[in-house]
Amino acid sequence: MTPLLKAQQVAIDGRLSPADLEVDAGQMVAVVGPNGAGKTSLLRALAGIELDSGGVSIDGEDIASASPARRMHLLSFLPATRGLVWPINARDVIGLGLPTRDPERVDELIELLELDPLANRPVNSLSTGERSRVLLARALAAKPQVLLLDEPLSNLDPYWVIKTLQIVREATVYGCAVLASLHDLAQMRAFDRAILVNEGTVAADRTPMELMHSPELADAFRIESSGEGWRISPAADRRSSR
Ligand SMILES: Nc1ncnc2c1ncn2[C@@H]1O[C@H](COP(=O)(O)OP(=O)(O)OP(=O)(O)O)[C@@H](O)[C@H]1O
Repeated sequence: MTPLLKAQQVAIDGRLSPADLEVDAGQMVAVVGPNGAGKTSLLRALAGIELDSGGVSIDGEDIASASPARRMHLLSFLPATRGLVWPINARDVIGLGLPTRDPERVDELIELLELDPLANRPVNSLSTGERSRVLLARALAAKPQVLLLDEPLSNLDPYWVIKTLQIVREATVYGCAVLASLHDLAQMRAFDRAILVNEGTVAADRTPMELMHSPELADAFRIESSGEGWRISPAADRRSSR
């Protein structure tokens, strides 16, 4: 099977060491790692937002040479920051994810994300979780082949965590590939594959269950499993801050 997303030696100077990555159509990949490890940097490099070297192709198409409209169909990037300062209504923000005006598609997304009561409110008046749903709707709008989601589940209540995972899984049914950074390691279970980023490198690439129980994960996070949960690894206390 030819991978849908192919990244070769993507790097950001001083933050992300050259990384190769291949993701198949229909695959959901979790990206985990400690604070400052390079998860956002990796996603931004894959989106071509910041890329000092290397290249990314989607379905054989180099994203660097795609027009802005074409890029919207190839990929979308959901930023981790939900700080929308524009006094623009939610409906119009969702429309920004489309290369051409398409009110019917915007209505579909408003229904999917249950945004009807919020659609005509300025986004800078919405709660953080509400803004997350508006931004997810914008990211989904053009039905991109690759979704790069930076902390899509942060700020969401349990209903919206489950619902967001369902919506993203449904996107894979039409062949979309998904990479999503997470902080809650338990959420990895909803994914097909999990990548550990540590100190600017891809340190492991496994099934979620394998990664969950790997020494690389425990070492990167300086934690160890304890019954049903996690505790700080005794070795971490002896290490100076890295
Ligand atoms: N614009 C920037 N300029 C310089 N260094 C940056 C910039 N953005 C991030 N960094 C640094 O790059 C490293 C990786 O940051 P990145 O945001 O990719 O980590 P992350 O894994 O997403 O972290 P978190 O879990 O805290 O969101 C960090 O050391 C960070 O301080």
